[in-house]
Amino acid sequence: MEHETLSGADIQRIARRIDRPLVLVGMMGVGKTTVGRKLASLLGVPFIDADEEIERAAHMTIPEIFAQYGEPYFRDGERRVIARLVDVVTGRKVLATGGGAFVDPETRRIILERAIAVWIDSDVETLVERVGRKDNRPLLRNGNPHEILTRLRIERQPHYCQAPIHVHSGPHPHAVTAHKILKAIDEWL
Ligand SMILES: Nc1ncnc2c1ncn2[C@@H]1O[C@H](COP(=O)(O)OP(=O)(O)O)[C@@H](O)[C@H]1O
Ligand SMILES: O=C(O)C1=C[C@@H](OP(=O)(O)O)[C@@H](O)[C@H](O)C1
Ligand SMILES: [Mg+2]
Repeated sequence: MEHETLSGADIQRIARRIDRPLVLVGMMGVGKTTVGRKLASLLGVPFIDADEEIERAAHMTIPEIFAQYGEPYFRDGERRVIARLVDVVTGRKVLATGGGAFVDPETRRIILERAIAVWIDSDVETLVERVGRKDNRPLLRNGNPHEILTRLRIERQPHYCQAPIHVHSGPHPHAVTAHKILKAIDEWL
């Protein structure tokens, strides 16, 4: 069955085999933050959201960082924060990145070297519906979200597809995507 739920014993078995951080990459609104939190709780490991860490380090929200300093400054901070978070010494955890993080060559290199990257993808209609729930994404403020997401998804696809694990997030609850990720990791390991 495609959406079969894993048993607790299966999840524990998979958890024991994971020895590196799991890093979720993919478009904004696809559900990296929501699915990542669920995945971490299933695995019993810490969850970290890179965007939250950037906001904490800067004492500013992401829209404020973009408005005051611009995107290149945000990307510099994002690169530093992710390099610190994807640290082998601190081991098992789930890290949700912001949608642009994996596009940066240095950030991508660090993630591919030290972590297990999981690309979550959806169709653009689903992304538009999900980003519509919050107005905290500066890249969507100056234009039509459908057009912007369509363009970014095409531009970013060649980078995202370098992640070794790909999971499609369709119109099912976020817990289903978390279980799909665990099954994909189990097959890949
Ligand atoms: N199946 C689903 N998987 C993930 N998120 C979903 C799902 N269905 C609805 N959502 C909603 O879509 C939004 C996804 O946003 P978020 O997790 O912040 O994505 P990202 O971190 O990738 O930008 C949240 O408001 C979440 O509640
Ligand atoms: O795609 C992007 O470039 C961005 C995605 C956002 O994170 P989410 O993917 O969690 O929405 C956040 O990092 C910032 O607004 C930029
Ligand atoms: Mg997020």
